[in-house]
Amino acid sequence: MTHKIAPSLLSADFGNLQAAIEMVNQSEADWLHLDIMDGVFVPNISFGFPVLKYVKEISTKPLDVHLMITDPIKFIKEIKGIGAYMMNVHYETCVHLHRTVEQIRENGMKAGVTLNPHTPVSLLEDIVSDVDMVLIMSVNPGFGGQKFIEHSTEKISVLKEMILRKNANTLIEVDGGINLDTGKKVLTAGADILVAGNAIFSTPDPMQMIAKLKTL
Ligand SMILES: O=C(CO)[C@H](O)[C@H](O)COP(=O)(O)O
Repeated sequence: MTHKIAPSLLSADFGNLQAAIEMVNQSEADWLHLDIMDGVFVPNISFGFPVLKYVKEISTKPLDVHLMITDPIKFIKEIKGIGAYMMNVHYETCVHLHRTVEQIRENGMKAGVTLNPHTPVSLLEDIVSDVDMVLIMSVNPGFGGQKFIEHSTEKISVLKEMILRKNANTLIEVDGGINLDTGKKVLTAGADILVAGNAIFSTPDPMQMIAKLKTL
């Protein structure tokens, strides 16, 4: 399988979201990544359901929604309502992770579990086969434009080994500080999907950067 690219809208010009979404539509990107923050689980607030609804109306790409919020189980219906393809919840926010994953899938979405940089992959032993994707955060969540945490590549290798050992189909997504250099490293370690914000939206030619990331 060739890897997928998911541009993160967090780094786009919020004054012209339509242009950013249309650029992604026309690009070789596979998914559009959307970061929802609550100012509690992470020290920032991004955007909420009215914006997500607008994004869905314009985007032709599957929506990969990353919930950096406490109690994400409360919002499964709303995330389904905006037509999300993938709903990612944080391991650190779910007391009943298995129940949350089941409910996401029962609502017709793919289920992703996200790990903060300090959370070990070994904690996923009893859930990895039941989720569609694991999202490895390679920065502390909350802000775009941060430096890639090098230890993340080791985590990806350990996770890949676990997935293969269990004969599971779980995908590995990586988010935070991804550019042409770090993207190559994480793909070599076993990643399937690269999320990139700054590397795409802060270059003069974002579409060309998506194409370059796609051919890594
Ligand atoms: O989840 C996120 C922040 O919490 C973003 O998706 C991530 O930071 C992408 O931005 P960049 O590629 O600039 O690091």
